[in-house]
Amino acid sequence: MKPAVVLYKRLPDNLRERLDEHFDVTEIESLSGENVRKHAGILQQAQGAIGAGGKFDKALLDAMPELKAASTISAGYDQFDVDEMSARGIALMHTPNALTETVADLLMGLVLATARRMVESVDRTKAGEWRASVDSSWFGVDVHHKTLGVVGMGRIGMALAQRARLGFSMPVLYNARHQHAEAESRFDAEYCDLDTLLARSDFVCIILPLTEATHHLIGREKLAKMKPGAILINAGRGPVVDEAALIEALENRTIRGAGLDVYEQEPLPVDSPLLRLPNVVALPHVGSATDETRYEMAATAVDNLIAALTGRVRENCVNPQVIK
Ligand SMILES: NC(=O)C1=CN([C@@H]2O[C@H](COP(=O)(O)OP(=O)(O)OC[C@H]3O[C@@H](n4cnc5c(N)ncnc54)[C@H](OP(=O)(O)O)[C@@H]3O)[C@@H](O)[C@H]2O)C=CC1
Ligand SMILES: O=CC(=O)O
Repeated sequence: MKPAVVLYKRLPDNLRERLDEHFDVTEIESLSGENVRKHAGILQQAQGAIGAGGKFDKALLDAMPELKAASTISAGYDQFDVDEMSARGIALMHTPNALTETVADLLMGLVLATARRMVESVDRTKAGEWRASVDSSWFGVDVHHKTLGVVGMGRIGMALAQRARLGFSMPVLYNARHQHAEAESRFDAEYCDLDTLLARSDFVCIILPLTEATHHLIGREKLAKMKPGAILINAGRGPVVDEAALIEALENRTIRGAGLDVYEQEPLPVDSPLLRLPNVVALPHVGSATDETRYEMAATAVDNLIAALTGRVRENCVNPQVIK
């Protein structure tokens, strides 16, 4: 008998077929509370789970007593209680390498769009405001040769540093838990404590995971350390930045602007002040959202689940200690 697997996100047909070859798959729409109650019998039997967006807390794990592996179609895994999963011997698989370059492209895009006020300019052009050659009310600021501070020099941070240093001749500062010799030798990146990075950067790009240590890492006090006229970019996780403090800094113009892909609450409520601030470029969490990368992530997640449930894990496991 094939292992029972719950699929909670629609897959391209060929990947669904690959999953079906190995498992007895039941697809459900999502892991919302309502769906968890509705599909209790299916979850009770499932040995594997694959999808994106579910919150794997103790309550859900209790509802899935046979679970041996979960495969998330994402790099981040803050929605999983990893300690609890490890204690129960459940492997957690993720898709970090599939999206690195694509997310770095988007980060660089947010730097450019925010500095050059692209969204505002498009809006004004569409509103018929371009009636003569533009005056200084349309001007942005340069990106090339400005200082970029990367907070989180992991896979994506490195790919961003490459773009900034080699493509835009930007001096790169960085902060992480450890120093990264490769970033220093390839991109002349300079390790700084966070306060120094904030004080010296023209662009502060946050690409951190959400953990207890990073929650609200950037609050009122840290925002006050940024250069006047600097721009904050966040594509890591929303709660790394205290959003109320960010809104205050943007309204008071103590920083020039923000480029955001992630928020404390997602989807971002339509009445969020962030959506009415002209100096904010607000994207709907699309860091990895290209045809190629979303396919690659889904394919990787399918392979990850097959590897985890057949005992052949070689990579992409968050808690490899549970693999026997
Ligand atoms: N917007 C989007 O669509 C996407 C967002 N993401 C988010 O980006 C995050 C990063 O991805 P990725 O680069 O692949 O992850 P990595 O694990 O490769 O890198 C994480 C980096 O964060 C650093 N870090 C972790 N905790 C701290 C801390 N407390 N203080 C300072 N630095 C810290 C690490 O430091 P060190 O190197 O010293 O260990 C590392 O440099 C993901 O966890 C996810 O949340 C990912 C993909 C898409
Ligand atoms: O935010 C997206 C991810 O893959 O993590």
